[in-house]
Amino acid sequence: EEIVMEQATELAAQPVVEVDGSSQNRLLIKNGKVVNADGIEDADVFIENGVITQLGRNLIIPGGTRTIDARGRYVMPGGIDTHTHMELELMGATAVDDFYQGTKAAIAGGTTMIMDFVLPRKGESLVEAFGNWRRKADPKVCCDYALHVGVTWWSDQVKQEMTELAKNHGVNSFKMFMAYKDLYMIRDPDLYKIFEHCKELGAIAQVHAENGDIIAENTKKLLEAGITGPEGHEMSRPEDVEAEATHRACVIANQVSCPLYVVHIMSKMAADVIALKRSQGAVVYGEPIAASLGSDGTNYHHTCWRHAASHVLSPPLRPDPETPDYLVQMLADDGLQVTGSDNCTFNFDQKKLGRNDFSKIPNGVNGVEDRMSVIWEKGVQSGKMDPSRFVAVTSTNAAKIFNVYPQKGCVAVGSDADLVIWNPIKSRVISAQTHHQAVDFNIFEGMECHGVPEYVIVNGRVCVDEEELKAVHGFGKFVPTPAFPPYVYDQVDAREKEKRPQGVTRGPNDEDYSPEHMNG
Ligand SMILES: C[C@@H](CNC(N)=O)C(=O)O
Ligand SMILES: [Zn+2]
Ligand SMILES: [Zn+2]
Repeated sequence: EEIVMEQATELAAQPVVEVDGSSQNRLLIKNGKVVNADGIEDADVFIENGVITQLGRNLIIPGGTRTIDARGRYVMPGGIDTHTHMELELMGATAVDDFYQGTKAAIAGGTTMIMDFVLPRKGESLVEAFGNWRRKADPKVCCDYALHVGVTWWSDQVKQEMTELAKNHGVNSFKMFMAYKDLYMIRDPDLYKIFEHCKELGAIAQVHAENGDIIAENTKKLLEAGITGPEGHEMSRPEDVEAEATHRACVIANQVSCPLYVVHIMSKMAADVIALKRSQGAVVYGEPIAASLGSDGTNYHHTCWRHAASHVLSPPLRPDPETPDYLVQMLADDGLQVTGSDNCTFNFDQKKLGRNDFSKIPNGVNGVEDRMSVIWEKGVQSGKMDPSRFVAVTSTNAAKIFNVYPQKGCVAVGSDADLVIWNPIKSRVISAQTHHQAVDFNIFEGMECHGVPEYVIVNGRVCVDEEELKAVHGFGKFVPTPAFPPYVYDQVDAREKEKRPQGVTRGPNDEDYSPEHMNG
C-alpha cells in the first residue's frame, strides 16, 4: 500500500505526461510581462511546434516542456528589420555580412525577421534577380526573411514582371532610387508610372529619396576643389537634397493614390516632410534606421580616414548632432513609423576603394545586430517612448505594413513563436570586438545600451539561450508578403473616395458666360 501511495504522490507532482512522452519542442515562458504594440500584460506564453498556442495564467502544460522564468523581463515580438542588404554587390565590393552571418547577428540582437532587397542591374530581369536572391538566401538564413524588389529601370517588361512578382512570388513592395545616377536612378515621369502600377498591384512603393542630379554636380565640384575625403560625401548631398526628393516622391505618389514608404530617413528636414504629408492625410511612412537614430555626421570630420569612411552611407549621416534625438522623438510621436538598419557592411580594405575619391567609397554601415538596443537606449531608456511603442516601431508596424501581421509582429495565440525575452535594466557596451557581424568596424563602438536580449526564440527554437547565441544555419525560411495589406489599403481606398475629382455640372444650354459676366 505504501509503495502505491508513494507512486501516486509522485505521479500527482508530475504534469500530465504525453502518451508518447516526447516534447514537441514545447516551451513555456513564465512570469514575464508580455509587451505588444497595444499594451502590456502579465501572462505566460506556451509554445508548441513553433507557434504560440497558449497565452495567459494557470496554463495546462503537457509533459516534456522546457520552462524559462522571465520574471523581471519583457516578452516581446522579435524585431523585424525592414531594410538589409546582405552580401550586396555594390560599387565594386560585396557586403561582408552574408545571409548566414547577417541573420545570426540579427538574432543575437533580438531581431527574428529581416527584409532584404533584390537589386537588379539596369536591364536585368526582375524575376531572374529575385530567383538569384532566393538561391543566395534560402540555404543560409537563420531566421525568416522577406524580399523587397528594386525597380532600377522601366519598360513594359518591368511592368509585367512587377505584376508576376506581386501575384506569384509574394512580393508586395518595390524600391525606386531617385539617386545613384546611371546605376539605379529612376526619373520622375517613370516614377509616376511605377507608382501608378504599384497602386494597381496593391503594393507599397519605397523610395531612396535624394536628388541624384544635384549630387552628381556637387560631387564633380567638390572633387575639382580637391575635397576627396569622406567629409565630401555629406557635402555633396546636404539634407535639403534629401528633403526635396522626399517631398517630390510624396507629391507624385499622392497624385496617383499610391502608398509611399520612404526608406532610411536620415535628416530632420526629411522627417518633417513625412510628418507634414501625413498630417495632410497622405498614406506615407517614414523609416529612420539604427544609424540615423544612434549616430551623426560629425564622424565624417574625424581625422582618421578609416573612421570617417566607415560612416559613409547614403543618404549620409547629418552633421547636426541633434538629429538622432530629433528622429527618435518623431518615432515616439508617430511622425515616423518603422525602423530598419540598412545593414550593408564593407570592411576597411573595401572602403579604401574610395581612398582618394569619396564618391568611390562603398556605401553602407552596420546596424542589424544593434538596432533594437540602440532604439531601446535612445527611445525607452531616455523616456521618449514606452515599451509598447518600442514594439510598434521595431516589429508590429512593419508586420502590418508588409501584410504579415499577426503571423509576425505580435505575441498572440496563433502567431509564429518569434520572441525576445528582454532584460530592460541590464546594459551592454557595443563593440566590433564582441559583435557577431562579419564587418571589422561598428559605428556604435563604445556605446552603452540598456536593454539586452537574454533569450531569442525563432519559430519556437531557442536561438539565444541565456545570452549564448545558438543560431542555426538555414533554419529560417522565405515569408511571402501578400498584396493589398488592409492596414495600408483600407486607408488608401478611403482617401481615394474622399478626394475623387468631381466635374462641374452646367445647364443643358451651357453659355460661354452667364449674363452677370457679360463684361467677361
Ligand atoms: C545601396 C543601399 C545601401 N547603401 C546605403 N544606404 O548607403 C541603399 O541605398 O539603401
Ligand atoms: Zn537606399
Ligand atoms: Zn538600403
